[in-house]
Amino acid sequence: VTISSFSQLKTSTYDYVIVGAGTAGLVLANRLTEDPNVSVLVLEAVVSESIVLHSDQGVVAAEAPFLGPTLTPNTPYDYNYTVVPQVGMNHRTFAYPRGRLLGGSSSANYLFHQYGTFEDWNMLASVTGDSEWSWNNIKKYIQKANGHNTTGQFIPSLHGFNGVTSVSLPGGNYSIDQRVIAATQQLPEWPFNQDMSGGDHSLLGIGWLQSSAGGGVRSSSSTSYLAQANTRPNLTVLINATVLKLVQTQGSGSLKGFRSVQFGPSLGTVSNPAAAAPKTVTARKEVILAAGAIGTPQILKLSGIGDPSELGPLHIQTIVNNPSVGENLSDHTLLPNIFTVADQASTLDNFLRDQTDVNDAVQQWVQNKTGPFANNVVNTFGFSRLPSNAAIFKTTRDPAPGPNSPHWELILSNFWFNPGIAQPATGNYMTMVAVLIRPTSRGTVKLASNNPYDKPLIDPKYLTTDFDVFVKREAVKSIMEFAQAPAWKGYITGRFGNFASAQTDDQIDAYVRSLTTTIFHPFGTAAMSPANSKTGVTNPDLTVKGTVGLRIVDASVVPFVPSSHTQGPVYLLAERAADIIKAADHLN
Ligand SMILES: Cc1cc2nc3c(=O)[nH]c(=O)nc-3n(C[C@H](O)[C@H](O)[C@H](O)COP(=O)(O)OP(=O)(O)OC[C@H]3O[C@@H](n4cnc5c(N)ncnc54)[C@H](O)[C@@H]3O)c2cc1C
Repeated sequence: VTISSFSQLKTSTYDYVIVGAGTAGLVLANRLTEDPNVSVLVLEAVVSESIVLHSDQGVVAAEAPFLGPTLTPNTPYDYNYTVVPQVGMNHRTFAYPRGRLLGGSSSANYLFHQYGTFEDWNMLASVTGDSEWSWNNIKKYIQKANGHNTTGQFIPSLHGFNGVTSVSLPGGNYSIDQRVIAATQQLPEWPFNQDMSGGDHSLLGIGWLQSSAGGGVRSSSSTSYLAQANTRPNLTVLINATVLKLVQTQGSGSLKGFRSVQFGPSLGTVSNPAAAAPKTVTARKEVILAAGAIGTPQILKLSGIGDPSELGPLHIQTIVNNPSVGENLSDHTLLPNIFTVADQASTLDNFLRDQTDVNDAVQQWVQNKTGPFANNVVNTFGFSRLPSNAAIFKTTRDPAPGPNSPHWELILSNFWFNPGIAQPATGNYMTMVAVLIRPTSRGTVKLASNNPYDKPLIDPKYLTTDFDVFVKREAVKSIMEFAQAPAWKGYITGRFGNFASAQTDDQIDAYVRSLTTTIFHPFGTAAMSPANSKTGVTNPDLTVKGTVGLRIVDASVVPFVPSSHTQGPVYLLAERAADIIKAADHLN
């Protein structure tokens, strides 16, 4: 059951207490309560129950795939974080969205669905020393996690059909689609790729997008994993519960126990949440942090698990001295390269400018889940590698996990697609987004104060390595060449804004630094490392180093951002984590 008030809790002790009803948290909530004898409480900060289940009271923008990008930034469905001024980006600061709905970021994301590459998972196995993280072991979880309800341009043997969340191919055509596919026949460096899910299949080349949607409706961890488990008597999801910190409990030898959790009301629900008397619940077996790559290190630090040189000045007593907490933030960045296109081109720009058209499309979607808003914002995208003789490899070792994994991504949009920057009043556009997939820059999440309600200081340190700037520059050049393919003749009329004047390497770099922003994939802030390693935050079984009764299961534990969009990897990670936790429980 999902409840919104502490007073509705029947007890303060559960087998497991999960912090965060997000992407990973709800996978665990579902899997752990498959055993009717196991009780689970999920504490979640969000204040509204909408979209627990598909319902007419739901948030249309969270359910209609096309409207996903309108959910953030700076809305009630976003944590409304910003990054600190970025040294590699002309000291700019900008929005850093995180989903603030049940289902977490799976309810607020852009629905691109992939699994990373087999080389990502094999690298995870190698850096953690746990072969069970290798792709050969992980790929079976696709069958548990995902179900396809569309046939078409993909390879069925690579997918699941009876899993929990829906994945589907484009449900509508965009006017550029056939030109994009034609370009794959004209440019040897951009071959057509028959299945863009990753895993066993190479991501390189261009193909059709697969989205976490079914029947024109978003599939998130709340509409799938929670909806399936919400009526189980052994599962309680308490919303309006902002976790303030973990409380130390009895330990074991040198390991500190953290089986209690303190929480308070969420921001916006009472006038001064920090003044409310905190509540405490306790786990008989484990507390599992699933608050995401920003929330998890924040809670660890507030609980005294971190670097004493950061915690001391904030008057937080260090209980577990671990300087790795909140370090190693690894994220993808997005650069929207905008082209002007022929006046008669049927881009979506005029449609999106016309409020009557937009309202009609909303009505059509509300009535029967069809029409323009039932589809995702793009249909085609691709991935590419630097050539093996690229100059940067003289000074930087290739950070990709293997020769089948990309360095950058190309997303092809049939309109002005520039998250956070309003569309101009006139003109037809096409956007070729360049995403840096294998960054070597690493950032930090730090506390601004010891007040749990204060936003953390997020510093991804974007574009602070030569490699990252090099890849972005080569991506921009490659996109300019892509736009020269015969397929675009008579369609593309020019480059827009600063993109138009970027010619020399220095000009391209300046353009890149002036416009690049996040594509919302923070990872690695509570990274796994081998059990005997002095650095890192969790062991390969996701237990927190130096503690008992505490695990982390979310995007923060993977030490590098995967080579694809990231929700798929989080689902697979959480599925395996559920098996690890069940097996550990069995041994006790
Ligand atoms: C705008 C946006 C677009 C994206 N687009 C895509 C995409 O198209 N494809 C893709 O694959 N990935 C996309 N991603 C990334 C992907 O959604 C995430 O990598 C993934 O969902 C992260 O899962 P998680 O479980 O680690 O965290 P989350 O799903 O964010 O879950 C964290 C949960 O913890 C809760 N929480 C945090 N702090 C507290 C606290 N103190 N107390 C209680 N609860 C707390 C949050 O409310 C949330 O429910 C996007 C993300 C965003 C934000």
